[in-house]
Amino acid sequence: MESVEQPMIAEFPESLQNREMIVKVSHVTRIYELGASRVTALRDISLEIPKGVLVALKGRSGSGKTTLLNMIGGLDTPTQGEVELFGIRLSQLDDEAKTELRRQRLGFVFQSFAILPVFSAIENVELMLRIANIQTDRRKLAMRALEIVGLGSWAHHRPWELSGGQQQRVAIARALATRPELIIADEPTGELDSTTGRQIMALFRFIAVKEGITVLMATHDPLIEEYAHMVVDLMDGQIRSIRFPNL
Ligand SMILES: Nc1ncnc2c1ncn2[C@@H]1O[C@H](COP(=O)(O)OP(=O)(O)OP(=O)(O)O)[C@@H](O)[C@H]1O
Repeated sequence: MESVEQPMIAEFPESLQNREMIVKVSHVTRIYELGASRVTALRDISLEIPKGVLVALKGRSGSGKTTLLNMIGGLDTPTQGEVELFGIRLSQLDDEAKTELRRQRLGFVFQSFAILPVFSAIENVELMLRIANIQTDRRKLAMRALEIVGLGSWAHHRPWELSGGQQQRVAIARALATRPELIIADEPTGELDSTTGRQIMALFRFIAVKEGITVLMATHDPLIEEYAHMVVDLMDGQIRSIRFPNL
C-alpha cells in the first residue's frame, strides 16, 4: 500500500487554539491478525480533539473509522501507540477502570438506536443513569436530557410510537443524561432519511456548542460538511486531511 505523509496534529484555527484537548491519539496503529493474514486497520494515527466541538470522522467503508472510535472509547487496544482521554493514558487503566471511565465520562450512540422496546422514552434514559450508578434525581435528569433533544412531550411514549428520528433522539438523550464529556457516535444517521439525518446533525452541533460536550461521529454522510466544526478524512487507516469547515 502506498504510504502517504499524514498531518501529525491539526493546525488548529485561532478560535480553538486555547481549548482544552480532551482526546489525544499518538501514533496509533491497529493490526488485526486473522490466522496467517494481517489487516492494518489504522496506521500511525495522531490526532487531537478539542472540547466542545462536533468532529466528523469521514472515509469510505473499511477506512478505519469504527476502529478509531473503538480505540478512543477504550473498547479496543492499539497494537502500537497511545490514546489519552481527559489527560488519562488508557494503557494505564485495567478493564474495570476503563469501564468506569466510559460509564462516568463517555456517551455512545449507534446507527441502530439500540433502545429497549418495552420501556418508554424516559425509562430508557433512566436505565442508563441507573447503569452509571447515579442514585438521585434520575427522573429529573432523564427529563432534562429529553428536553434538550426536543422530546419533552414524548417522554412516556414507547419506541414503537416514535419515528426513526425520534428514536435516535431518545438514544442521544440516553447518551447525554449522565453529562458525559465526550459522545462517540458511529453512523448515527445511517438509518435515517436525509431530512431527519440533518436534524440529528444539527442537534449534535447544538449539544457541542450549548452543552460543551464534544461529539465525535463517524459518518459517510456528505451533509456533515455543513455541520461539523472539524472534519477528519481517513483513507486506508491513515488521516488524509483535517479541516475546519464551520467554525
Ligand atoms: N475484528 C476485526 N477483525 C479483523 N479485521 C477487522 C476487524 N474489524 C475491522 N477490521 C478490518 O479493519 C479495516 C477497518 O475497518 P473499520 O470497521 O474500522 O472501517 P470503517 O471505516 O468503520 O468501515 P464502515 O464504514 O464499513 O463501518 C477493514 O479492512 C476491516 O475489514
